[in-house]
Amino acid sequence: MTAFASPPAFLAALAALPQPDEAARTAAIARQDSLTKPRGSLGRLEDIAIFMAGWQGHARPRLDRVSGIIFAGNHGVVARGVSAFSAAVTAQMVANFERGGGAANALCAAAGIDLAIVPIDLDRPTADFTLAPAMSEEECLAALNIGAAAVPKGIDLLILGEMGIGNSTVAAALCAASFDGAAADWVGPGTGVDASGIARKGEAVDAGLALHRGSLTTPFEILRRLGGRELAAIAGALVAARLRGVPVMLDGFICCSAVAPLAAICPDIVAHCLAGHRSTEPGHTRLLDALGLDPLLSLGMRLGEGSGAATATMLVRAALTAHDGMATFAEAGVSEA
Ligand SMILES: Cc1cc2ncn([C@H]3O[C@H](COP(=O)(O)O)[C@@H](O)[C@H]3O)c2cc1C
Ligand SMILES: O=C(O)c1cccnc1
Repeated sequence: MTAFASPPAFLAALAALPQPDEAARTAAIARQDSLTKPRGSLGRLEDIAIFMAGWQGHARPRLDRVSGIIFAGNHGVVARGVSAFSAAVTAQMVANFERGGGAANALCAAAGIDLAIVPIDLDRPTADFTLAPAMSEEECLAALNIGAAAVPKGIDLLILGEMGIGNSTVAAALCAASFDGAAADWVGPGTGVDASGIARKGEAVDAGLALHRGSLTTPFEILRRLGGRELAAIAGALVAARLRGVPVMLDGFICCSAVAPLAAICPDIVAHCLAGHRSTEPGHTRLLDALGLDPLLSLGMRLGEGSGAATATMLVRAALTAHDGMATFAEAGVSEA
C-alpha cells in the first residue's frame, strides 16, 4: 500500500502525528525510581529507557528486532566539483554493503541490527539543483514512498542511514532552505574537500537558493527542489515510523538534514527520534540545535551510512538491559533511605 498518495497527503500526515503512550512512560519512570540505585544515577540511560517505553507502549521496552536501512541516491550537483570522490563510488559502496564490507555492516553486526540496503535509481542522478528542481513531483513522491515501504513491520527501533556522493552539499541546501543562516553556515568538508571545495559547495547552495527562492514553501517542495532520493526516502521512513509508533535513531549531518524541511513547519517531528551522535561536519551541531536534539555520542565520526546511529544503538541496549534486569529495592531488600 502506498503510504503517501500525493504531496498534500504527505503534508496532512505531518499535521496528525501520534504522541507517545503517557501511561507507559509514567510506569517506566516509576520502575526506574524503584531500581536499586540512587534516583537518576543512570542519567541518560534512564531517559532512553523511558523514551523507548513511551514509543513502544510498554513499561519494559525491548530491543529484539532492530532494523537499519541505508538509502542510496546519486546527485547531479556532483558535476560542480563538490565532493572529493566521484559519483561512481555510490554504487560501488552499495555493492560493498551488499557483500558486508562497509563500516555500517560491521557496526550493525556489533549492535544486533538487521541491515537493509535500498539503492534508488543510482543510474538516474537527480538534476543539478543549481539549474533545475532536483526531482519531479512524481520522483520525489516515489522516493518518500520507497522510504515508507522499507520500514519493516513489528520492529522495536529503526536505524536510518544514507549513501550518496555529493549529498553533504544537498544536506547543506536543505538546512539553509529550512532554517536561518547563510550557505556558509551549513557547508563543510564532507568526504574531505579543501577550502576551495567548501567555497564551491557554498556557491552551489547559494545558487540553488536563488533559483528556487519563492518556491520553497512546503517541506515537500524543499525536498523535491533541493533534496535527493535517499534523503526523501529517509523523510518518508521517518514519518512512516512515527505513524506506527516506532522509535528512530538518527545518524549524522546528512541523515538529520532530511528532517530539516519537515521540522520547519512541524517542530514536534523528532519527538520519536534519538540523535545517535554529533558528527564533526560543522553543520551538524547547528542542525541538532535547530531540531532540539542532544546527541548520545560524540566520537569524532564523520562517515554517514548510519554508522553513528548503529554505534549509539549499543547504548540503547545497555539502557534497556539495566531497566529490565535490575532488581528493585523491595526485591533486593535494600533500604530506600
Ligand atoms: C568510500 C566512501 C564511503 C562512504 N560512506 C559514507 N560516505 C559519506 O560521504 C558522502 C557525502 O560526502 P560528500 O558530499 O563529500 O560526497 C555520502 O555518501 C556519505 O554517506 C562515504 C563516502 C565515501 C567516499
Ligand atoms: O555527518 C555525516 O552524516 C557525514 C559527514 C561527512 C561525510 N558523510 C557523512
